[in-house]
Amino acid sequence: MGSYTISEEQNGLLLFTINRPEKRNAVNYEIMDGLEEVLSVAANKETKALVLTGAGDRAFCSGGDLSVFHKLRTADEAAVMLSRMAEILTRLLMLPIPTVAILNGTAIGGGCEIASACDFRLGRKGMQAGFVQGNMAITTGWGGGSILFEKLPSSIALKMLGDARLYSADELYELGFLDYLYDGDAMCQCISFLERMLDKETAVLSAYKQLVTKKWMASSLPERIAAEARNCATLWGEEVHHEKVAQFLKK
Ligand SMILES: CC[C@H](C(=O)O)C(=O)SCCNC(=O)CCNC(=O)[C@H](O)C(C)(C)COP(=O)(O)OP(=O)(O)OC[C@H]1O[C@@H](n2cnc3c(N)ncnc32)[C@H](O)[C@@H]1OP(=O)(O)O
Repeated sequence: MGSYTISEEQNGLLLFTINRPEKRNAVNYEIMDGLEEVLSVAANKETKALVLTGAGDRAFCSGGDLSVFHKLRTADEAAVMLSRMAEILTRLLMLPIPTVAILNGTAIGGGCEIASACDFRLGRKGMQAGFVQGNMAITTGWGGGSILFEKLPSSIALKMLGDARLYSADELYELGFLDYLYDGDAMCQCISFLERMLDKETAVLSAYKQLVTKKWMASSLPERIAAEARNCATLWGEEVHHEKVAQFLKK
């Protein structure tokens, strides 16, 4: 089995699963390939909604794969990876169909950024999530900060990003980051959450989604996401960031 799976589910749902539970579903280049693939499939087939989740019950996604990306030493080297993922999250954000992140477990750093790019976030009771990039002396670098400021009140978004701490599922729901808390069968709960939307014509859902994507385009959100990646790359190249990553890898 590869690092990800793509499956067509009932009700016209397309399901992308990060399948690296042994690495807490950390994102590597293969996962980026998979996300690019599923976004192309979702844009071209009769897909009613795209759902992202992680394999196993420990993590949705633990962000960038530090054992791979710590090899990126300079700002220029980091910018290539960060910009590619920022482009992927921009495509995910702008997809003209509903998108859902099923947070089956912990979401850390870039994992929270991926979840932010989805229209809805369903959190398993007991999960935790945190934009911990600040603890690694960098910012979000895949667009998650710019997107969070679009989706949450700026005071809440800035507190979550600046505190760089883990939040409980209940806290995340109270803050408005999670749209629904579930336990039991994740896909069953996801279909129940989407049920009334899924019986609408695709054209209706697409038209509603375009009301918000046009707003984001008008406010140059894609360009702001690209600038976020470039700014993160500058911080990435600093020695303090490399020391923080080395500490994690040594543990
Ligand atoms: C722009 C995005 C940005 C970037 O790309 O740099 C980021 O995403 S920065 C944030 C990067 N992510 C992290 O800092 C998370 C690091 N991981 C953890 O904090 C924990 O692993 C946690 C909370 C996700 C899960 O903790 P738990 O105790 O359940 O598991 P372990 O820590 O024992 O980890 C199990 C196993 O997975 C490996 N692992 C976990 N996360 C990553 C990761 N992000 N990259 C690479 N590998 C990861 C960990 O090393 C263990 O491997 P093992 O071979 O068993 O030692």
